[in-house]
Amino acid sequence: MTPTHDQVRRAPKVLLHDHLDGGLRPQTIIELAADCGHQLPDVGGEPTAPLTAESLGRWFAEAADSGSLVRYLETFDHTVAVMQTGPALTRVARECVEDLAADGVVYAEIRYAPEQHVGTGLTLEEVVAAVQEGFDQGVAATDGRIVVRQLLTAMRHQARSMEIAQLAVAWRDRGVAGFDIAGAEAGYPPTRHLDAFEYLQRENFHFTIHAGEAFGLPSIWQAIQWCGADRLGHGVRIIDDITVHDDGSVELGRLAAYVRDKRIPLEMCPWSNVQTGAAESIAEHPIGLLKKLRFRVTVNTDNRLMSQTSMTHEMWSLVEAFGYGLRDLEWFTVNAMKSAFLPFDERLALIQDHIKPAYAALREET
Ligand SMILES: O=c1[nH]cnc2c1ncn2[C@H]1C[C@H](O)[C@@H](CO)O1
Ligand SMILES: [Zn+2]
Repeated sequence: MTPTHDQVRRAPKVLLHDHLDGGLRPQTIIELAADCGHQLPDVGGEPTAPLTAESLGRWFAEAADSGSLVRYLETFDHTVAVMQTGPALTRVARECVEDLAADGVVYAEIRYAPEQHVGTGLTLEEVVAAVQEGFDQGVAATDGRIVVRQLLTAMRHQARSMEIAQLAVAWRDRGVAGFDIAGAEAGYPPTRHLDAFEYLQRENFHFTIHAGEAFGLPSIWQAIQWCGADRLGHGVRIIDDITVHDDGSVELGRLAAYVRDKRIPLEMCPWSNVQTGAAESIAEHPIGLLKKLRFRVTVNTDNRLMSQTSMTHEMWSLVEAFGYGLRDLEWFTVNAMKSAFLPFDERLALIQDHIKPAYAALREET
């Protein structure tokens, strides 16, 4: 049975891949830009027309809708610019939690790059503390309906990954659950940050790597086999190692087989991939085949502002494109919860006590 849009919204959802600086409310950007004197982009229209949350939101979506990861990433200049003080970071983090809880998200790992928020003198420590303060406020405001953890990202074209990895480990018992690298993929392979990944492995810490989004199999191979990534950010290009024959039979190459055999989670972000050109459309997105082949697929938002999306919108788009039912959405959700950087007993409790009973109750409605 096809769920209704309202059921998808009420269904518990788990989000592993969402950027803090890609999810601001447009109105908040306008207010924070006024506070810090940041010049927002010319969004077009009448020269004298005031900038509105709606026109700014549209500008982000259109500018990001470029077919190129590099151009997509340029839009972050305007969000990062208004996130340079403790109060601004706390506000953005609090609103992020409120928005996710309202969307039915019960567990979220939110990532951002601390090194991008030290432009007006904050220390890396102060950045992480300000974000954690916002997350704590957001969780309290939603009566604990959501559990949230930070992932600290290092920018792959910069050279601060070891420092950020050490920062993440220092905060491991205070709200930081993992580490990541992000930014333009072509020209910046994961092995550029091998020392940071080796350090994290020695610390028994968790990390994911953006790989196989704008660049193909060599990036995925390095992320897993050289760097030891626990999960893949996107990983959508693993499809290049899968052959579908005319008779419908499917052949996995050695890397694709390894990813599936080892149950390596794929943090798929369908709408983001359509915007950056990694997929033609939702209906043609490799998630359909990868799910059929039982890869460990999860569904994510990446950047809610740039893609004008939410977990409900991503899930609903998959329902429309592939005819998924509540059991499929539950499968994605349990996959994500199993893949979270949270201790095993806490993951299990969320699955058994929360996610499964809620999906069973939703199925009863139909
Ligand atoms: O999808 C993405 N691929 C690579 N890098 C990304 C993506 N979305 C956001 N980023 C970058 C831009 C942000 O400023 C940074 C930290 O969140 O991560
Ligand atoms: Zn991302």
